[in-house]
Amino acid sequence: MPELVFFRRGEEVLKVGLGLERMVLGRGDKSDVVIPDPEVSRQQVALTFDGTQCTLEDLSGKGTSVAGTPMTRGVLADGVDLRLGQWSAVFRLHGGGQTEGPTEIGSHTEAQPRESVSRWQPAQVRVRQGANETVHKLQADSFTVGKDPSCDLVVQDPFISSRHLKVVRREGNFQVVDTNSTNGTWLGAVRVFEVQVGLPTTLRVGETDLILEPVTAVRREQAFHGLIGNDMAVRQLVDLIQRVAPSTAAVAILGESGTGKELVARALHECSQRAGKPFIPVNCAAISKELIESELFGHEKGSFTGATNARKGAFEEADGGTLFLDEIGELPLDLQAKLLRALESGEIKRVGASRPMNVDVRVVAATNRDLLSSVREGRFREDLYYRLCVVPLHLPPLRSRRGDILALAENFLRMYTPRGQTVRLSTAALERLQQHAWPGNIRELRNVVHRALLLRKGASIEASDITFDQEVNRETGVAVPELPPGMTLEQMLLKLERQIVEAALRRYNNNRERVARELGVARSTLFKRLKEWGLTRQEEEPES
Ligand SMILES: Nc1ncnc2c1ncn2[C@@H]1O[C@H](COP(=O)(O)OP(=O)(O)OP(=O)(O)O)[C@@H](O)[C@H]1O
Repeated sequence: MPELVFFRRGEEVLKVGLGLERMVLGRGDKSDVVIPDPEVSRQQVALTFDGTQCTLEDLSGKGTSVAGTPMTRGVLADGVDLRLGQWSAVFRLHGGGQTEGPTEIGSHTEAQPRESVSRWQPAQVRVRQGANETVHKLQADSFTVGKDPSCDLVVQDPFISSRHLKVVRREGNFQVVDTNSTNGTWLGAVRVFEVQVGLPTTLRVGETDLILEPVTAVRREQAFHGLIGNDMAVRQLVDLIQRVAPSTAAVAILGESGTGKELVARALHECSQRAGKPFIPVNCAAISKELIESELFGHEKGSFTGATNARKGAFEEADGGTLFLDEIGELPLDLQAKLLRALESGEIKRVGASRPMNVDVRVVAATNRDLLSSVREGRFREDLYYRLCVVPLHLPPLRSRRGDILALAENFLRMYTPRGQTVRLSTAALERLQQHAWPGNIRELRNVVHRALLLRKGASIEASDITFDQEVNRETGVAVPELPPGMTLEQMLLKLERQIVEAALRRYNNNRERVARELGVARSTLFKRLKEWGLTRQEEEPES
């Protein structure tokens, strides 16, 4: 069955099976797949699979970008890229979708329960988002799932509705009822509205897998809340998480990008009394300075241009639970003062509000920067540093825990291998993985394994199937980019030179003298280059 696989920032986030019915993708909530993006039309595109080929029909009137070119109507080639606003999707003619069950989308889909379980068999839901997993034991005979904090299982996912679905234990099976969700509840490639399932069953909602399974299910790998690793540093980390999670101590997670900081923050949340309450991640580096205060504390209607409605901030959303502030070192100084006040008083104030409100939130901060040197440079408040970093958790980079590479790679292999297939890593491929410097850490390993899986020709991944995000020169530790097709070495060197200079200009706030000094070039050479690139300021131009 064909499928459309959505990627965001290179990561696979959503897989949609294309059945024999016409499927409409668009921003509007009448679409079969809703894409939350203002650049996408309400009804952007329709895809129809006739059993052999899939035809695209643009509904936006502007064409839909296929392989970089706008298409109005045509047959989709296997592996072609579609661009939908900021989302990209790959069309696969032979997806790894489900082979059992009906392929059409219906208003009431009956899937045969695989196996009845005794009414009292304890069950659990494993919530999988990418490589992150959390487990929730079922305490009652029914539970609701959605984004809204009032749901029994709160799942943060942009494609999930406030109240998305309900699961009721019924005569040894489970009845899954989609509660009018926008993007649907999926059983393999089938959109289900009301269905009886046995255990284990995987439901797909938005970017999330909900795996209903007996509590006795043996985990395939000995992972602590999804954290795989047997290295001494990882074992100590797990021990520390278990000890500090139930306390109220402020925990800061320190480690390079891609080492698993968010996974550790989730594990802390799950091991604390706050499990079952919201876990809200906020990446301070990804939000513009203007919006970050409202993102964190919310705003009142009309408090600034564009604030057409009042909105809750992350603190309010995390009430009772945990707020994970990633890249805390990027928080502007004025916001650092407000954050400190919130931590000390337990009170926050929406932008434009006259009164503060109380919230009960555990803040877990993370950074890949050396925060203490930011404190010394005056870019991070010392009092906030000591407030947040009572217990620092250090995450080791992957290059210093090479013994875990095999277990991690096999975990990602299992995760991405299409159902029903077995793929293994050849010895030569594993050796190649062992020798790499892993500047992107575990996230890079995950991407490398995923890519190798798509590139392999047989049932085994060979060394030649492995391509790294960036090849790193061992002597200099610098990432070596590949020459893009059609570009000469000279053009590439010029491009890199310009990128290095521009980055230095940004870093040193356009101070030309400092840039020339740091880069070890004469000021006249720097000026000549800037002039060639049209980057000189007006006052630097010679008078004519
Ligand atoms: N020990 C681990 N076991 C299994 N998977 C892991 C482990 N550590 C990280 N991962 C996976 O690697 C990916 C990157 O992890 P995560 O997003 O938590 O890193 P991060 O340190 O928060 O990165 P950044 O600083 O860029 O936000 C995720 O898919 C995560 O699930």
